[in-house]
Amino acid sequence: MRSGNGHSGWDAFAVSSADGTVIRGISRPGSGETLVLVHGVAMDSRVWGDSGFLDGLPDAPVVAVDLRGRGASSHVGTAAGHALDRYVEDVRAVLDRFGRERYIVFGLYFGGRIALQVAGADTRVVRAISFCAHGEEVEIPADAVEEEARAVEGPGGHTYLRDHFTAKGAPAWMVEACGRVDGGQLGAATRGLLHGSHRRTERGHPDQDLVLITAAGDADMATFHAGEKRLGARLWLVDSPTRVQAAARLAEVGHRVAGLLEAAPDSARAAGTGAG
Ligand SMILES: COC(=O)C[C@@H](NC(=O)[C@@H](NC(=O)[C@@H](/N=C1/NCC(=O)N2CC[C@@H](C)[C@H]2C(=O)N[C@@H](CCSC)C(=O)N[C@H]1C(C)(C)C)C(C)(C)C)[C@@H](C)c1ccccc1)c1nccs1
Repeated sequence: MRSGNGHSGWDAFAVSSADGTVIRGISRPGSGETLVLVHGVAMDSRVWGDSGFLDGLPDAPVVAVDLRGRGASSHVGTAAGHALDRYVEDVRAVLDRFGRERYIVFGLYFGGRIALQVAGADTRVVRAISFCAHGEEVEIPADAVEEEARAVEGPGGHTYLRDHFTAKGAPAWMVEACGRVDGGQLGAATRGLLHGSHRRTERGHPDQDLVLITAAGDADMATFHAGEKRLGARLWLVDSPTRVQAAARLAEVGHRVAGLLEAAPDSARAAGTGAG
């Protein structure tokens, strides 16, 4: 995804979110509907190339966002500044910047929850795909999250995350991504999960295609089935014992998403072929 001057065929962009935070990322032209990619908490926009997800989507126009506090985007020091509604504003500012009428938003882990929330708020999102995060209400234990925030923001924060994800069988690209996130931003983003991330997501438009993806062995499969029913979402399973280990299946998921785009009705495709 990056070579030579840092981007091979990719352009950097910067937009101001609703609260003035500068959101950056990279985009590449293509044909068909524009795919907007939203990473998880301890990640940045590099994960899409590193994970092999993009290998299956050589022709699609892609916009890969760095959420606030991650990648090249501006840092925000407060937990309130990392509320779910702020992330939704970040992504919608990016949708405004590229000016398409229709978008597909694909999110990874907490980024998937953000993708579902954006779909609920913005009818330009014709398809939202959430990798390993459902849209149901969750009980977020403030004490456990505060403890995790302390662990990730401290001097040993990167080691804590790397050791924990490695122990859970996460692939190298996901373990490495943790080391690229500023510790203070990891802490703020973790505490930010207490600002509205517990709420369930709602369908934004009857014609939206909502897709939930999780591991075939996910212990919490019932909640994903609940999402299928409540949201009228489709459920894709990847052959993995857990959500964390499912990260190793992203290349395969990229190919499957490509199939979804090819299957798009011609009218949709025609509507989607923007300048790229
Ligand atoms: C079962 O959990 C897993 O399957 C791992 C999986 N998590 C999740 O799917 C979701 N989360 C959780 O289920 C839980 N939430 C946590 N804390 C919030 C949280 O997620 N993080 C804070 C730090 C940040 C790195 C991120 C995280 O990754 N921490 C992991 C631990 C791995 S390293 C330390 C992590 O789950 N911890 C838990 C503790 C309670 C143990 C602290 C609750 C409380 C929401 C149920 C996550 C997508 C989400 C969903 C909805 C709202 C908020 C967040 C992964 N996500 C990314 C990669 S794998």
